[in-house]
Amino acid sequence: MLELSNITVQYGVVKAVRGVSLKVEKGEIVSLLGPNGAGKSSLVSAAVGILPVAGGTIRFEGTDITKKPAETVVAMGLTLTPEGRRVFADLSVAENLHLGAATRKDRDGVAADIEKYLKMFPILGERYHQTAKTLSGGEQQMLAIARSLMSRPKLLMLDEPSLGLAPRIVDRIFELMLDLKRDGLTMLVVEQNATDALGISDRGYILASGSLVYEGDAKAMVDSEDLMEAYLGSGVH
Ligand SMILES: Nc1ncnc2c1ncn2[C@@H]1O[C@H](COP(=O)(O)OP(=O)(O)OP(=O)(O)O)[C@@H](O)[C@H]1O
Repeated sequence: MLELSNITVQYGVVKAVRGVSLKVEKGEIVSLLGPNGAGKSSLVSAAVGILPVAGGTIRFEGTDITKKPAETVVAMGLTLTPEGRRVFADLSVAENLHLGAATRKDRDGVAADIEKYLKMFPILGERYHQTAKTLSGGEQQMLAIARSLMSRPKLLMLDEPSLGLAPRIVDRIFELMLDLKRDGLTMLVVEQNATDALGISDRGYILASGSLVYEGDAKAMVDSEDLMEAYLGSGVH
């Protein structure tokens, strides 16, 4: 479904991602793991057209999207929930959700989706007319995910959805991801929380210093103590 081939991302002379290739097949959850500064956020931002690539190609459902602007990529069904729960703080929950659907023209479909996601995230229904800044961290993360879903992605990328959240909320977010997978959504999840992310994933990739150092079956990765210690020390708990 998504194929990144030999992707390089550069900030001036600094190479953040060095010739990385990865694939996500339809229906999978894939983890993208690695320590701070490994290049994970840069890679997913480049994949959705928020950052330009310095080299390589990105194909989504067979179409070359390497040079397509982010709005086109979203409209095609590839969406990123960025790191840091970026919701529009001064807008209400309702307004944030509607903005997520900005690329859609099907009003009835948008209304039906809002109803669907308020069922999935009941707290957002209770807070529907409150501004996003009055929500707790976990609630804001749920709003960020629900807003991304409003664009009707076929493939959703989530950049560190568990960052800074209490373990109970993290469990809830991973459960929701499994529900979304059952609904047919394909996902790529960037995580520092390696054990939990691999627990819901089919496959995983590990980035270190901008390069891919490992790819494999998620279960085999969790079971490999050497691997987890070598690259993901902070994620083992
Ligand atoms: N806007 C920027 N300008 C210059 N360098 C940047 C910029 N954004 C990221 N970098 C550098 O690129 C490298 C990769 O950063 P990136 O945020 O992609 O890593 P990451 O794996 O997502 O890290 P984290 O888990 O800490 O979010 C780092 O060395 C970082 O300092």
